[in-house]
Amino acid sequence: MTSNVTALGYLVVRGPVEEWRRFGAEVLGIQEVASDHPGEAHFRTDERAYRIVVEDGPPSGPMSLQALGFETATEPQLRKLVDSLTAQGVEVTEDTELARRRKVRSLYVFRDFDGNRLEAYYGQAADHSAFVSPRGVRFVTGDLGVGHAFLFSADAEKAAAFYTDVLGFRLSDTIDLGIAEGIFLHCNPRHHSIAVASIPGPPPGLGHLMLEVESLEAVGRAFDTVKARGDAITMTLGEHTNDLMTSFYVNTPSGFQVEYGCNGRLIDDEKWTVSHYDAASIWGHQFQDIGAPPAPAEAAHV
Ligand SMILES: Cc1ccc(O)c(O)c1CC[C@@H]1C(=O)CC[C@]2(C)C(=O)CC[C@@H]12
Ligand SMILES: [Fe+2]
Repeated sequence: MTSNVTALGYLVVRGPVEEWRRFGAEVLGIQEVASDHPGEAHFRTDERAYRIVVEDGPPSGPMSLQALGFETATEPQLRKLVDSLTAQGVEVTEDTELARRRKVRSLYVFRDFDGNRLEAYYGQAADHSAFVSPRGVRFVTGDLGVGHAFLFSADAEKAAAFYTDVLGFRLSDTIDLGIAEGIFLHCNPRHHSIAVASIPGPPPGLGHLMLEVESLEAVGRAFDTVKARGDAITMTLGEHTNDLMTSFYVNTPSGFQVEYGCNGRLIDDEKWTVSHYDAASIWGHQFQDIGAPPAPAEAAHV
């Protein structure tokens, strides 16, 4: 089965923009660019006009997620996706005003099983000016998209079924995480663009965003910066069993985490077989309890 969605193209989150400016530049090495909208910070990780949008507001943990942007290849592909969503009973709305604001040619809004707001689009603006990382790092993006999103779900099986049956994602593998089962899904060679798990405690929403950089050196330097700044590390350096990514997890000003990693493996659908793993990591990734994320009361999860 071919997927109509080709990549997780962008994320829109809510958080304190001033803190994000420093965090983005100093820790992540993402480049802030001018935004046409006051109270909205735009960050680049490659040639695209933006990959991460931060809407100014209080941190609200997993509820900080405002939208996941899913890319389709062409206008006909986008139409095909919208037709199949409609045929499957998903309510889809075109938003031409938002398309302008998101700098895409055409955009449709719908929701996943947990109510996360999804935006399917084609034709995101690319910027002719060079991407310049304030940390001098290079991100692994291109056809693989911005990275991956790990979603907390009220029912991981049903959440995963939405992404596979409705959006055409393929199962990469599953992991027994002890507290829950993690389900990992791909829509391009990146091992997973979406992962879901029914972790007891947090409300549905964004657990973490993974950003992949080109070298272990870049991961190590970011780790040192996090230590020096005193940001909360939620998982120490380690290597995952399934995607072989070497990474650490740092808390963001929004209360969800960024997984900052390198060396992720790629999937060739012709040769891939699904595995079930008995642990999250080969080594490291020691969990650090930083307490519950901020209460969702203030969240703008509409
Ligand atoms: C297991 C795993 C494989 C690949 C990944 O990219 C990935 O983020 C994970 C999840 C890591 C992590 C975990 O295993 C324990 C439960 C955790 C801490 C969460 O609650 C979110 C991330 C989860
Ligand atoms: Fe991850």
